[in-house]
Amino acid sequence: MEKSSAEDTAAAAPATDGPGTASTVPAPGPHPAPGPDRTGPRGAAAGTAGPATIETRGLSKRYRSGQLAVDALDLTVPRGSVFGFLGPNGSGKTTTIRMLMGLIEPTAGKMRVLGEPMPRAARTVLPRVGALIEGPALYGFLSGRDNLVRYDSADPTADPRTRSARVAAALDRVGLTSAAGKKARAYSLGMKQRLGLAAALLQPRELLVLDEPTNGLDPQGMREIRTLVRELADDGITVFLSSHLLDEIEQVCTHAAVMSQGRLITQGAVTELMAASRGRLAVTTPDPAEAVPVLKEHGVTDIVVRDERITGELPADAGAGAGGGRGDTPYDLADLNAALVRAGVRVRAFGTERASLEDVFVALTGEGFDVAG
Ligand SMILES: Nc1ncnc2c1ncn2[C@@H]1O[C@H](COP(=O)(O)OP(=O)(O)OP(=O)(O)O)[C@@H](O)[C@H]1O
Repeated sequence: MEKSSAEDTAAAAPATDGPGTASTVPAPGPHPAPGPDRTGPRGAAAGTAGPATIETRGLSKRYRSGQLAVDALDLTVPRGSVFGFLGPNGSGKTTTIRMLMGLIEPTAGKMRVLGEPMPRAARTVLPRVGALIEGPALYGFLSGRDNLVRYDSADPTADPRTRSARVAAALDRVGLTSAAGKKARAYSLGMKQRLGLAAALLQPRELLVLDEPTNGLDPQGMREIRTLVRELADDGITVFLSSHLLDEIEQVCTHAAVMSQGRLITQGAVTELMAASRGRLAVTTPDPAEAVPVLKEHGVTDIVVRDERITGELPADAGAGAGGGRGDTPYDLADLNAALVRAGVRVRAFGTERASLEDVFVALTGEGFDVAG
């Protein structure tokens, strides 16, 4: 990625920034003195009530090159959500994350993180936020444990007397206890990501910001990160993760926003986004010629016949019924099926094709989706 322009100089890379390309928990300036709230129970209870964890209004970024990377973004990340920030490469996700973390200045607009204005409140907000942006910065010649000790030592608010307990707890949290003594260079990519997460979790956090956390991981590594994200969310941490993988968003996120070319296309609960794209009707029958008029009579449109398989759009204003078998298809499919049978159509299979978030994305943007990587 070619994002290290002069505009990134505000990046306040932590003193711990090692040979990697990323920074973990980049808090500009000194941390505040530890308050009682930092040693208390982790975060707030999960739930989407109360003020949003992240809120932006008209947030925009134009790079000096003239590129408008983020265009008037109004984003609302509910507290307690696992929020997927979705969009193809170059759609402005990383730029948005960098603005939220105070790494680069917006050109216009406002943003609040944990209820506080950013970047003004960065010094009090960022210690409550764990971030993993573009992979963890690790020293390969140090063990996993010693990498964490290094991170912890660089935090002026971290009490050295409780360091080893904190490091052990973080290793345990990400399932790396038994591999803690191994050199980080011997870790798989997934283990390195988990170690990066452990570094972000050395202190109690209310928000975790993860930029493409599963990028480049094999399926097993992806599963591990997803499981971990779910566990963290169960603990009440709001997780904001960017991804260009639609599957990932469907599997792990409660809420999502879709970006395209710097603009927000849609945002909301994943179930609502999916409901916006209803499944197509799919009928398998050896009598397609007889079936098509019946389907038309029942308001099915955009009918496509391929051999014995017929698909079509169900009517938008169809009344609620019990036959659909899917909560998001309020159409009484049982009646339609019965009508086909009454008309002498032999039905082999009948149902709706499951709409995916990818269908939603394509429907919203008219774009394909880069699913490579
Ligand atoms: N430092 C920079 N200087 C100039 N243009 C940039 C810079 N960083 C990103 N861009 C451009 O801004 C646009 C948005 O990029 P951004 O990295 O935010 O997107 P993204 O959705 O995170 O994509 P990716 O998944 O590739 O990281 C792209 O056109 C990119 O080329």
